[in-house]
Amino acid sequence: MDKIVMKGGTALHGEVEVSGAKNAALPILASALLADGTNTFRNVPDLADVATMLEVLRTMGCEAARLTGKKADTCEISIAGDITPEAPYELVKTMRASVLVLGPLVARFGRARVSMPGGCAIGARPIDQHLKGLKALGADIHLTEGYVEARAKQLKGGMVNFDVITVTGTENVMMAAVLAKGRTVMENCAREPEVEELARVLNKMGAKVEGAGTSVITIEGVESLNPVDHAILPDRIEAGTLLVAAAISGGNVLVKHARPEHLDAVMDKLREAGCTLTVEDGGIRCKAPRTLKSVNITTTEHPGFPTDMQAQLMALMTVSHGTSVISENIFENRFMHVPELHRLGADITIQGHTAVVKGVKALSGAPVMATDLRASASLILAGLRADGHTEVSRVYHLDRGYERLERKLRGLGADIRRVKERA
Ligand SMILES: CC(=O)N[C@H]1[C@@H](OP(=O)(O)OP(=O)(O)OC[C@H]2O[C@@H](n3ccc(=O)[nH]c3=O)[C@H](O)[C@@H]2O)O[C@H](CO)[C@@H](O)[C@@H]1O
Ligand SMILES: C=C(OP(=O)(O)O)C(=O)O
Repeated sequence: MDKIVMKGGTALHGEVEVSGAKNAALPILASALLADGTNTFRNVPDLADVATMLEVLRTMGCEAARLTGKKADTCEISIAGDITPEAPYELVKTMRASVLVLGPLVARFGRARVSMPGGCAIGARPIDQHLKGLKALGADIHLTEGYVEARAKQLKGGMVNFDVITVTGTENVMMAAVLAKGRTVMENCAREPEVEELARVLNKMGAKVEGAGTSVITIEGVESLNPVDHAILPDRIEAGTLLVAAAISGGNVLVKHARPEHLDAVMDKLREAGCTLTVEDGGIRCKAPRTLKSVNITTTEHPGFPTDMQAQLMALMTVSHGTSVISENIFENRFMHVPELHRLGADITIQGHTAVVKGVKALSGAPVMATDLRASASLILAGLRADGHTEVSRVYHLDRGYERLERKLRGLGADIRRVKERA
């Protein structure tokens, strides 16, 4: 097992590039099941979760591989022969997003058997809304032995009104509806840029999806789809994490490929905290102030402040002047980083789904443990600022969603490296 070993105190300077978005790549790779022929996806981040999705597709009988050399950012996926429309527990348990194959499988092959994902460190994470949507399109759904079994000879367009706004739920039902007979209207949809990006890919394949990026998506089903060549959009959460790295270290960094239109809520909070943010050619620059100010944060669905940036902003608030109130409204257990931030000297009190962070003068390096993906980013950010050495273990969480983060930070001057931990 690897760990990250770092020494805080260096202000980061320079330029860094954002990779492709994990949360766009995962549904888009699953969408390859909808078309025959070879799908080519570029700017696909090299992440453990992407490797898992490729493995899920291979297990079902697809050819799915990352190219090498200069094309190492490219994945090619094609359906080679018969498909076994099943996603096994062994893979789904390592990555919840594997459930994204459910919609495409039932739409294209008339049946799917996918392990129920269950919860994870950040919360319960049910998929009832995915199933409600598929049922509205005529799928027969059964839960047996920990698996969802879905069947439909031919899905039919229908009316889906989500009770809860769900990102992967919207994506799953959208991928089913593109091959359903007739018109589907989905209401109360997630408006995240990754949903819009998936719709862009589906439309390139020949689907008729309108309204993605708003809360109502309308889909006219088509008989078949064609393979595509598509470059995945940049990762707004990685971009946000790098902007916070500049801010917390007292630095000045240009985050290249960061898209301001996807980062409004995060940029607003960083400005409120005193950072100077400028949109430059092809990216966003963050210049830290002399003294950071505390700001309050409430996570909500896009375009609100993203839950996937809550842990990182909390790290920033631990060293900001004043008191910050952070409310987590999406996941019930997304404060796992708090006890670890305490180990670095942070002053944080949790009251239900709210954390009250009192800024301290200094953090002090310590061994800490990553508990989930964004928690690990938060600990690394705190480690950039902490006096002395910080060691972050269980970085397999980090590797799910960040492409070589320690290398990117080292390129900006951070004293950080990855070492092999003895088993
Ligand atoms: C691979 C991917 O894109 N993951 C993102 C996606 O996760 P994911 O799509 O799993 O998260 P959801 O948007 O579905 O969850 C939002 C809320 O809805 C609830 N819910 C969800 C589905 C359902 O059927 N029933 C239900 O009650 C959840 O418990 C949660 O409280 O969106 C989250 C919220 O922006 C992000 O943190 C994740 O990074
Ligand atoms: C929670 C996340 O991912 P997932 O939905 O795959 O667990 C995340 O990207 O922060």
